[in-house]
Amino acid sequence: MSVYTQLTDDQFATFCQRFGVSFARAIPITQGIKNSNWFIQTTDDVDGAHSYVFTLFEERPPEDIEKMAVILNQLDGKLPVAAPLSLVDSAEKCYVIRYDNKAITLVPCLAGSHPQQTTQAMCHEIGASLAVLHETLQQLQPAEEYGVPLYPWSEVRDREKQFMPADEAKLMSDIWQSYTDLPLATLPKGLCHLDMFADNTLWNLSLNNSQKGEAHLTGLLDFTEVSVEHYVMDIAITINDFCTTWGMAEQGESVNFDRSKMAAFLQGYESKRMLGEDEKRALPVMLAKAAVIFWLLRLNVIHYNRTEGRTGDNIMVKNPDLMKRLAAYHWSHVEKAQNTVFVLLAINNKIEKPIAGVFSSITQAEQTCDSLGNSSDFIIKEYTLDQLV
Ligand SMILES: Nc1ncnc2c1ncn2[C@@H]1O[C@H](COP(=O)(O)OP(=O)(O)OP(=O)(O)O)[C@@H](O)[C@H]1O
Ligand SMILES: N[C@@H](CCO)C(=O)O
Repeated sequence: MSVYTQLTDDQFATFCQRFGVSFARAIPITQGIKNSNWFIQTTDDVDGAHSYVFTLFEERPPEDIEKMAVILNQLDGKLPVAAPLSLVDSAEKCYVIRYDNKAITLVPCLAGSHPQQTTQAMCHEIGASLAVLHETLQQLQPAEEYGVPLYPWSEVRDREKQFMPADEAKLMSDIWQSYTDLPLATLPKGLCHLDMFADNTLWNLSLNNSQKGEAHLTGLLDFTEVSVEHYVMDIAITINDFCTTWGMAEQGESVNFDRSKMAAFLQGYESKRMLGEDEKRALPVMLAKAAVIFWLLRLNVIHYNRTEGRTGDNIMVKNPDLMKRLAAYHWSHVEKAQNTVFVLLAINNKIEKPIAGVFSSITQAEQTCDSLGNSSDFIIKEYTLDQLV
C-alpha cells in the first residue's frame, strides 16, 4: 500500500466540505506508488459504498495538478475519466486545495477493476481510447501550457549507468542512440498521457464479461504525467504494458510480448487517428526506448525511496528488471530489422528474374511493387545481409 501522508478524520471532513461533500469515512487505497489515495464514503453512501477518491499529490506541485484538472474536464464526456470536483468556497473555478504545499483533489469514484490480463479486444479498445485522447487534447492550445515538463530521464540514465553491468549499460546506450537518430523534429507531437498502464485503467471485468470477451473500459486514471511528447511514444508506452504478460519472480520473471495484441491495438488506434508512415517506421525503436524509460523510472523510485528513508510493507515497488528484459526483446527486433533487406524479384513464366529492387523495409518493397503494375508479376523475398554476400 502507498499512503505516505497521514490525515485525521477531522482534516478529511474539512477538506471534503470545501468540495461540497459530506465526509463519513476514508479508506486507504492499496495501489499506486506516487501519491497518497483514499476512497471516501459520504454520509449518503450505504452498504460500504464509496462515492469519491481523495488524492494527496506527493510529488507534483499544485500548479501542475490544476493543469491536470483542466485536461480531465476537457476529456470528460469523450472518455471515461474522473474529472476533479471544483471548490464550492472559491469565487473562481478552482479544483485544488493546497495543504503543506501539496495539492489535494476529490474525484468521482469510477466503477470497474484493474485487469490481471488483457485480451486482443481490450487492446483494440485502449488503442482507440488513446487516439481519442490525443485528438481531443489538441483543442487545448498552446499545448505546452497544459502539460507538465518532461522528466529529465537522461540525468537518471547517467546516474544509474554507473552501477550497471557493462552489457546492460550498452543496451541502454544503443537504444538511446537509435532513438536520437529518429526524425524526432518531424514526428507528430501533442499532449500525451505517458503512463497508460493496465493498472491505470478500469474495466467491467465480471466473470461473464471476461468469458465472453466483452470487457469494456470504464476508467482511465492517473493523468499526472500528461506532457507534450511524440504520439508514437505514448503509443509505445501503452502497447508495452497492454501487450506484455509479465511473469512473477517465481516464474523466472519472464516477459512475453504478444505481437497479435499489438496489431489489435494499432488497428483500434487507427480507427480514430491514422498513423503516418514516419510514425510506423519509428515504432520499433520507440517500443525499446519506452521500455528503457520505465526501466529507469523504476530504478528512480528505488533510489528516492532509499534516499528519503521510505521503507516498510506499505511501499510498493515495481520490478525494473522486467522492463530491462522488454527493452532487450524490442532491441533484438530492431537489430534484426536493421540486418534484413527485402528483395523485389520479377517473375516471368514462374521463373524468378533479375532483381527489380532491394529495400530496407517491406512497406517500401510493396509500394514499389504496386507502382510497377500487376503485383502477380513480382515476388518479395526477405534476406539477412549475410545471406546476400
Ligand atoms: N476515480 C477513481 N475511481 C476508482 N478508483 C480509483 C480512482 N482513482 C484512483 N483509483 C484507485 O487508486 C489507485 C491509485 O491511483 P493512481 O493510479 O492515481 O495512483 P498513484 O500513486 O497516483 O500513481 P501510480 O499508479 O502511477 O503509482 C488506482 O490504481 C485505482 O485502483
Ligand atoms: N506505470 C509505472 C508506475 C508509476 O507511474 C510503472 O509500471 O513503473
